Amino acid sequence: MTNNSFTTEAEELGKLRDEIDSVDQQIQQLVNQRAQCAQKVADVKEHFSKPGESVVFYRPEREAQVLRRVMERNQGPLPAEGVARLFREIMSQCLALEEPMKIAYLGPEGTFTQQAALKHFGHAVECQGQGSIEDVFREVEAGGANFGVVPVENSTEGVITHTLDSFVGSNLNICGEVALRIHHHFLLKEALLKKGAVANPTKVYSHAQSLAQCRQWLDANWPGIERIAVSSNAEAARRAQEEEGAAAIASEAAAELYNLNIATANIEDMPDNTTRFLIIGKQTTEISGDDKTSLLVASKNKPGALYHLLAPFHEEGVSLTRIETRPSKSGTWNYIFFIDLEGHQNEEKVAKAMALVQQQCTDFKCLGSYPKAVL
Ligand SMILES: C=C(O[C@@H]1C=C(C(=O)O)C=C[C@H]1O)C(=O)O
Repeated sequence: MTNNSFTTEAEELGKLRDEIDSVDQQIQQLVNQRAQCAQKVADVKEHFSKPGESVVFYRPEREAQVLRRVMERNQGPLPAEGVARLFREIMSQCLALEEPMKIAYLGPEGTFTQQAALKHFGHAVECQGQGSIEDVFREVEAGGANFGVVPVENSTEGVITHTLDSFVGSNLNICGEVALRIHHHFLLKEALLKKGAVANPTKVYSHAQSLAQCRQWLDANWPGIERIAVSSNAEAARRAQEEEGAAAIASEAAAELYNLNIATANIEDMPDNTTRFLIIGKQTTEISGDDKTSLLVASKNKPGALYHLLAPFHEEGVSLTRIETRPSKSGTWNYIFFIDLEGHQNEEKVAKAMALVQQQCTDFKCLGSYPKAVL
């Protein structure tokens, strides 16, 4: 590159690096100033709390607003989402000063649910891997964790029924959602890679959902391989490391954790393969300005039941984003519908539609209103 105003390379770089050092110093000072404000927020919350009342430090609606504003005002050259991710981490550190948070997730370590937990809360939280979706619910209900993270639907494979069913018997609220692009990789031990065709793996471990999301790729590339479903992709990676002749389909995080090689990357059949996760907790969330509400309603199996159930949403102009049907396990709940809608339960038209729906059904539960995923 030529530029007449440049002196020597060393001198130009020296000046720029001095400037970067000075900017870094200011950023650091400002970030700590922000953290002091967050500490004062905690003091104010404590001061005004009623005796015996537990203070709510984490405010998902406020965090969503902060992140949305960061993205709106961003002028570049950094991309808006990249800057929002930095602010996600800054807020995570600030909140940890107010209250160190424990997050239960569907483990073990290295699962996509753990990635979703960190994407949503940032890295200044203590993540606790649980053995099952039910255990995540139990841990949050018992107070061992402040919040839980569970998968709820995948764009290729559909709904995760375990999660929906867990809400039926639980008093927990949905406090947020996270969407994660899911990339699956075909993982092998180094030894298997080196031996090549002779030592081809005879079996592949993965979670049933992931096997399904890579079905066509497996049919085309490893038609004879035995496909074995296990409890998680991390467990699949662990087995591929321990057992002879075994491969795994799992994430990059699992590959790193269990020291496996990515033999083929991004083998998911759908290029936009995305999983949506829910944040569950005991607290309710206020209006953020761009929210969703999830309902669980049950109705008798009679003609036109679903039509009548949904009519109030149409009449009040409330958009539905998803509806899932599950068979009821008890006699009273013949059909259970999980309904996601746009808006917050404290907004007038949503409240009105919900009240009308409640009159139509045999059972009704609002699982929570929460900010739409920002990142
Ligand atoms: C500072 C607050 O508490 C927490 C920390 C936030 C932050 O760092 O911006 C935002 C919301 C809360 O989760 C607050 O309530 O404003």
